[in-house]
Amino acid sequence: MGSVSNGASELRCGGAAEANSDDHKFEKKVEYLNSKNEFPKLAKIVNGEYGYTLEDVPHLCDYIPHLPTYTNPLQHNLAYSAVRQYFVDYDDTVAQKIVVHKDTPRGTHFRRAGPRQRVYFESDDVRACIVTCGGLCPGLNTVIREIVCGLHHMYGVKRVLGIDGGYRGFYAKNTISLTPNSVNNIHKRGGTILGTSRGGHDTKKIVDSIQDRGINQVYIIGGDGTQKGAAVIFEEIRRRGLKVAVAGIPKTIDNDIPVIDKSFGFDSAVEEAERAINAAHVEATSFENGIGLVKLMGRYSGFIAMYATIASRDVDCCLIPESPFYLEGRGGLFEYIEKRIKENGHMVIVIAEGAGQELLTESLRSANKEDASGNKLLQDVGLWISQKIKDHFSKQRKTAVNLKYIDPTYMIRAIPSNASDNVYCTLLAQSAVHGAMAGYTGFTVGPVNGRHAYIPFHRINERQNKVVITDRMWARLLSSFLE
Ligand SMILES: Nc1ncnc2c1ncn2[C@@H]1O[C@H](COP(=O)(O)OP(=O)(O)OP(=O)(O)O)[C@@H](O)[C@H]1O
Ligand SMILES: O=P(O)(O)OC[C@H]1O[C@](O)(CO)[C@@H](O)[C@@H]1O
Ligand SMILES: [Mg+2]
Repeated sequence: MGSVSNGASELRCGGAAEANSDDHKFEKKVEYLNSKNEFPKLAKIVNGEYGYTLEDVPHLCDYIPHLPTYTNPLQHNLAYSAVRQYFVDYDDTVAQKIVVHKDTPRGTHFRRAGPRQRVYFESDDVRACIVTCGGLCPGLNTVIREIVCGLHHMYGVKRVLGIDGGYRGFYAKNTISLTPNSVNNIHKRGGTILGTSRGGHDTKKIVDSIQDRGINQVYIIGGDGTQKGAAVIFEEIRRRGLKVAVAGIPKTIDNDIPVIDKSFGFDSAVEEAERAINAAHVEATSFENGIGLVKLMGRYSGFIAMYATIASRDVDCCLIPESPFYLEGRGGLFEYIEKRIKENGHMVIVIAEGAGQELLTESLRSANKEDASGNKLLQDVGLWISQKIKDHFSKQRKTAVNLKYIDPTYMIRAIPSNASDNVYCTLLAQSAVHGAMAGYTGFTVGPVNGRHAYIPFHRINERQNKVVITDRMWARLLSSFLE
């Protein structure tokens, strides 16, 4: 069996109970980075042949030795019995980079998500909880539903608690009992039945509450801030030596979580954004020199604006935070609008809420205000730019424009998830449940090149996913304006 070394002591390796010496085709070397003596942040790196690296996730038996294991109850589940290879092999990993050359190293891998032969919890002993934090996103209720149903139907877990209103609900509110019956229809509704909030992350109080309530599986659904919060909760749980699995399910319509292919609810949000763009197009084409302007969400990342623009084919200009722009002079926005109006008689502009903020703050001299979670509060770029365009063209007197501003920002995130997001949410929830039951902890679950994987928190939290304007996707968008 493999061993984990933190420089000070030898501990059993996570998932070791199902591994035997033949299981490892690669050289096995597990290290803790940041290896100070006092509970360093876990980074389990396994190096293999030909430049293979596994960035593994923590396991309960990394810090609690000699944990008993149990047969996975799924072994006796009729629905899954026909699946030829239902259980995930201990060595299965998912490659981060899928395009490779003959001589390139095999690169970074993550542990494959899915059910294991042996589990670290007995069904009757599990007391799980679910919390949703941050902004709304289509699919939150589907994930809640599928965690409750997955635990119940696959693992026979009966006790699942909902935490009311985000992180602060752990210590400031009563819990909500969740059963397959109570969550049966919630995937058809937008929002989160548990409520959500920003701010209120008090690690000590949260972990005290987890300990006091006897909770041993914590499912945390939320965006980048939430996953950072989940990482500190995990660290504190590990410091206290508790047998509590912490699983993160990434949520954000902004699609700004790195490593994973995309976040749930993003497709649904783009679809809804399309409806606003259609309306803007209808308005723009119905009036002389019509301009339809749509503001979409995306604080630091312009993914919704970019995908909705590419999908629509009616958009002439897409402004996102990653691509700075200016208004006046050669190559400026006003010049482009004049040209487009002259050529087509109308135009549609999509702007992400985080675009051009540097222009705005300068002109409005706003203070750097933050929300309860420490996110920068943005000025309304949509209203600002509408006024600027109107002022410019009325001053100029050559072209009178008819501008219609549509702000569907909250509408696109408050809808229920579409069919494909519902399926995606189901897979995410089930992967999280399988991981926690198998004793993995301190992980976020998500698809990497189409395969669900367990990703260590630090990889999710080290950066934000942004539109790369030197990539092909942005070029596709630009080329659509030339058609
Ligand atoms: N660095 C951090 N450490 C601990 N907790 C954090 C941290 N950042 C944010 N949180 C907590 O996570 C929760 C959600 O954070 P935030 O409001 O930023 O939303 P989010 O999860 O990023 O979702 P989204 O941005 O998609 O709406 C809040 O309760 C906040 O207190
Ligand atoms: O108004 P709220 O609830 O703080 O949420 C606004 C933010 O939430 C998000 O939808 C998700 O982070 C952002 O796009 C947006 O800036
Ligand atoms: Mg965020």
